[in-house]
Amino acid sequence: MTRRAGGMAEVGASTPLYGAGPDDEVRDAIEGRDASVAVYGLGKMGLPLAAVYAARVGDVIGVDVDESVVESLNGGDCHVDREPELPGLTTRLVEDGKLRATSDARAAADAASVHVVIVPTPVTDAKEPDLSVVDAVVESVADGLSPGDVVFVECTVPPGTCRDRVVPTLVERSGLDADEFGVAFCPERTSSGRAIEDITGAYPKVVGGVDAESARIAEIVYGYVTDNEVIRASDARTAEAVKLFEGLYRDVNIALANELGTLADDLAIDVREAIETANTQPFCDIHDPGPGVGGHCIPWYPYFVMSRVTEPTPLLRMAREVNDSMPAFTARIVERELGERDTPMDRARVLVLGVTYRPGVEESRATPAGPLIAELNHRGAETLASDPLLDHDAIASFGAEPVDVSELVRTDPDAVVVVTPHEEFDAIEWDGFDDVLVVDGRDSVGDTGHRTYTIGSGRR
Ligand SMILES: NC(=O)c1ccc[n+]([C@@H]2O[C@H](COP(=O)([O-])OP(=O)(O)OC[C@H]3O[C@@H](n4cnc5c(N)ncnc54)[C@H](O)[C@@H]3O)[C@@H](O)[C@H]2O)c1
Ligand SMILES: CC(=O)N[C@@H]1[C@@H](OP(=O)(O)OP(=O)(O)OC[C@H]2O[C@@H](n3ccc(=O)[nH]c3=O)[C@H](O)[C@@H]2O)O[C@H](CO)[C@@H](O)[C@@H]1O
Repeated sequence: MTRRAGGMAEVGASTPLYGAGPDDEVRDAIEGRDASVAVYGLGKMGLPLAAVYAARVGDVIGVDVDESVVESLNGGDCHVDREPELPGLTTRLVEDGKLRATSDARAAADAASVHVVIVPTPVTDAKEPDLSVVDAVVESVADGLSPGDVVFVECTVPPGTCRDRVVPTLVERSGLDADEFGVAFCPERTSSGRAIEDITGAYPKVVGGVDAESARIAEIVYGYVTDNEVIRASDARTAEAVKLFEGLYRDVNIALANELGTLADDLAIDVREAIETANTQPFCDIHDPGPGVGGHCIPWYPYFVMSRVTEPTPLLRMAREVNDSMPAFTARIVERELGERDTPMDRARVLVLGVTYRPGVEESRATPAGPLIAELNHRGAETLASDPLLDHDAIASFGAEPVDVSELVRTDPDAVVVVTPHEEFDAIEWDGFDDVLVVDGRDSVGDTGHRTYTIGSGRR
């Protein structure tokens, strides 16, 4: 079988895998670097994934719509920060000709026989999964799809997406029959800050095929690309649910921690201590209370399930309500604690530390800092914010006056609220503040010498 003419690589360059023969022949094709891989989406997850594939398979074409990402990668640079190993690995792979980037998805699809999709899957304002980017990529893949190709979807999608959305699009647009190519869901079980470690095998890789042959090929490919075991789920829909269930467990668990955390004053205990102690036996693993749950994973995944089922999901909904209530709870604590010091909110300057959703990650989608700042402003405070990973415009877009980390003490706030404890905040000289209230959302600041209220622990 030959590639469609006009592909990036010469015709016939990439070996088809789906239906290509016994396991050892498929493995030989992968190990022999005869199968080109296209990775669509070169972001926080896609670039590390493309690098791991390139290091193992030897021929990866990264695709991104952001020309600056494409230029950066082709220049051997790494645009994703704070990922150990990634900058050096990226430079070496580009220099060795194993990894290159393009914004031409069609050309990449023509050249590759393995297509890995890892683009954003956000939720709309109406809390519906937005699969428009996945659709666009799948259409490009279809335009370059050849018999024997395989498509691995790694970005999180609602259950049923691969079988009921991806396959029909590929069939209709490519003109191929569904039994001429493979589709599998192979979820990205990776966290920013440890992506290479996670991708190469911190946990088992899960794969689920729309048919047995798709699952077989996925199992062989990921058995070669990762160092850990590969778990073959019954089908793609099950694998899609596995990824979501991981996130739903985390959202519900954090909601329990948050609800317990709001009881610290009522119970007159340090709830964080009680949780830590309760967790000393193996049947308890309560997570940490905080000012809210952010990012483009955990707060969004519940809607991928709720939007696809008819049965009521009261626990998922309630967990979202509890977690989304924490910014307002935190603002109430600020108002109450300042009120005890005769500082009304309409005369208060409140400094928020950390706007991204978690430390060290330049991602502010669904960050709890947003609604917290809105609540503080609504209660009349003059709100300032600082985040070493965001520029002033990004911080100002949340409704707070941006402050550089080096200028914190000079803002002379009445209260400081820690939402996201970036490591840069460890250097804060708290004795430079004049009698400030500290509200510590993440139990991160230790003894500042100032009156401190820790979410989940109460007053210190
Ligand atoms: N970030 C995480 O912690 C994490 C963890 C596990 C799974 N995931 C999943 O991976 C997906 C991607 O996450 P991420 O953190 O890499 O996102 P990201 O926003 O960091 O990167 C997305 C990249 O895709 C590119 N892109 C957008 N549209 C495109 C298109 N049509 N074709 C090609 N590229 C396109 C963007 O330019 C960007 O570079 C998420 O939606 C999520 O489902 C993320
Ligand atoms: C592969 C994948 O998808 N990986 C995801 C990724 O998730 P993520 O990058 O979105 O980060 P999370 O750590 O889940 O945090 C989300 C928000 O919840 C807040 N939070 C967290 C814990 C807690 O006890 N209390 C909290 O309040 C935190 O501040 C932040 O705002 O890594 C997690 C492992 O780290 C995985 O489990 C998760 O599947």
